[in-house]
Amino acid sequence: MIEAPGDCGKSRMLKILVNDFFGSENACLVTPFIGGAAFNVGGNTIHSTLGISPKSVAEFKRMNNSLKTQLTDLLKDVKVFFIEEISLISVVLLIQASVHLQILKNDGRPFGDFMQLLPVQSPPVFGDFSSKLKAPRDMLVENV
Ligand SMILES: Nc1ncnc2c1ncn2[C@@H]1O[C@H](COP(=O)(O)OP(=O)(O)OP(=O)(O)O)[C@@H](O)[C@H]1O
Repeated sequence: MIEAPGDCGKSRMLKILVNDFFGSENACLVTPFIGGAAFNVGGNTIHSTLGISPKSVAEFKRMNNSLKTQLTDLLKDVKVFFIEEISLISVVLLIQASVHLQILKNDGRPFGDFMQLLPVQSPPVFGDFSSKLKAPRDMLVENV
């Protein structure tokens, strides 16, 4: 996670990491669904990159169309996935992104550190997975 106050150069550093360090075929830079943010970092939105729509993840898993094939192909060599403006990502979108990545990459492991071990007896920083969000968390186990 790249964490710093505004205007410190985080976006610039991300662009350098994607273009010069990992290479754009191995790294993917996405933004939340705000067009302006996508324009600023020269990335695509997380929705378009991962095919996230109001459809359920179960429906996405069943889908077998050219869009899904195209997304799978685009992500084929991607090893590093950067999300810009993480504060704008809801916990539900983070879980959707994780599940869609698992499907598109054909890899059952949850995406990113937020989906791993949770703090003991206190809520995690990005949403309370343990109580209110039990349903989205269950999606990970049941549908992938
Ligand atoms: N190494 C650098 N040298 C010169 N200018 C830089 C450098 N890094 C960033 N800048 C400039 O500083 C400004 C802020 O950079 P950037 O948008 O990357 O910051 P940020 O931390 O992502 O900001 P925010 O949190 O507000 O999105 C931009 O105008 C950028 O061009």
